[in-house]
Amino acid sequence: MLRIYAPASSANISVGFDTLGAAISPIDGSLLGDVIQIEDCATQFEFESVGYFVRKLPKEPQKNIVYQAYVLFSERLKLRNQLVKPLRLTLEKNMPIGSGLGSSACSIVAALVALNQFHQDPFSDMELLEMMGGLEGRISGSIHYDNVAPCYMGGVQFMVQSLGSICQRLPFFDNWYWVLAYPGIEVSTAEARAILPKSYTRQDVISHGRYLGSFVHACHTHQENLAAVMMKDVIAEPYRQQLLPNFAEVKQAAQDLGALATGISGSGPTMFSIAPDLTIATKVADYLEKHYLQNNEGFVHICKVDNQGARQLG
Ligand SMILES: Nc1ncnc2c1ncn2[C@@H]1O[C@H](COP(=O)(O)OP(=O)(O)O)[C@@H](O)[C@H]1O
Ligand SMILES: N[C@@H](CCOP(=O)(O)O)C(=O)O
Repeated sequence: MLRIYAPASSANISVGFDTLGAAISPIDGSLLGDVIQIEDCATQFEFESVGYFVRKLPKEPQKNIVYQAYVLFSERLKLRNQLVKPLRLTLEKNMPIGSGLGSSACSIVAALVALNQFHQDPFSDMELLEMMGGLEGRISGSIHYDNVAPCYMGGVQFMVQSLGSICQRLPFFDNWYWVLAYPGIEVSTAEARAILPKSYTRQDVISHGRYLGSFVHACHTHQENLAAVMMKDVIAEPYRQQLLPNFAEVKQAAQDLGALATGISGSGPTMFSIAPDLTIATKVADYLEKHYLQNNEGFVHICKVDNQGARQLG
């Protein structure tokens, strides 16, 4: 029996729509992510979902992305003249759905990593990642790797999607604290993508290029102030902020408390704020707890980048 954990992720990081994402873990050691348990089974396939957020998932097992991951994995294995072993999958659904924390990615990544390990790793990292992106695309309407890549590989990943690599790890600032605030309401990624403009002005395209290029340069040259200043979003935030409760006001307050940068995590409604030290992170977390959460399903976590990504639990 194997238990695989896949961590939450924060996609876009303001400046890299669909091209940047970070795996995230709370500093208190708690697990913010989904777990898949895989074990031998007397029948060919059994699937069960448990955990707090299971009630928000589709009732039909076939609509669960973990079930679909199993079907895709079996088809790909068959193409290699191998058969999937009889197995039982249990999804522990700990991540809220439509949260901007890569909930679907957590399930997809944990499922495919578990299936691959259970069959002695027939697929390479990039083959698995390509399957993960395809499954994510079924949910959000278009393939984007900025949740599955960091969730699987850990760290901050940049989607190069060239020369046989889907993503490459970006050097980052390990001293930064990420304050993540999930308000407890749901925003569908597909809908948050559908409201974005079909085209952008030349000025927006130039600004986006400057921000993203400078940010990546700053990461490589260890200039954290430059990186933070460049975390600006002209692609999604101006259009999506209407989906988040009092976003502009809360963002300003976080900046006033000393946050280096604040933005929408993925497609929202989770917000992230980057703090240079634990004192500021704690102040920002307290503020967001009081002013951003909408109900008792909401939460705030002080996190750091999770450099490990998906992993086997004890
Ligand atoms: N195991 C799963 N985990 C999360 N979402 C799932 C899963 N299986 C199916 N879904 C469906 O996928 C969609 C996920 O929505 P989305 O807005 O992309 O969430 P997130 O941004 O948190 O990944 C929902 O419609 C949900 O019902
Ligand atoms: N780049 C995507 C990321 C969606 O992340 P999620 O955590 O909200 O699924 C987008 O911004 O649409």
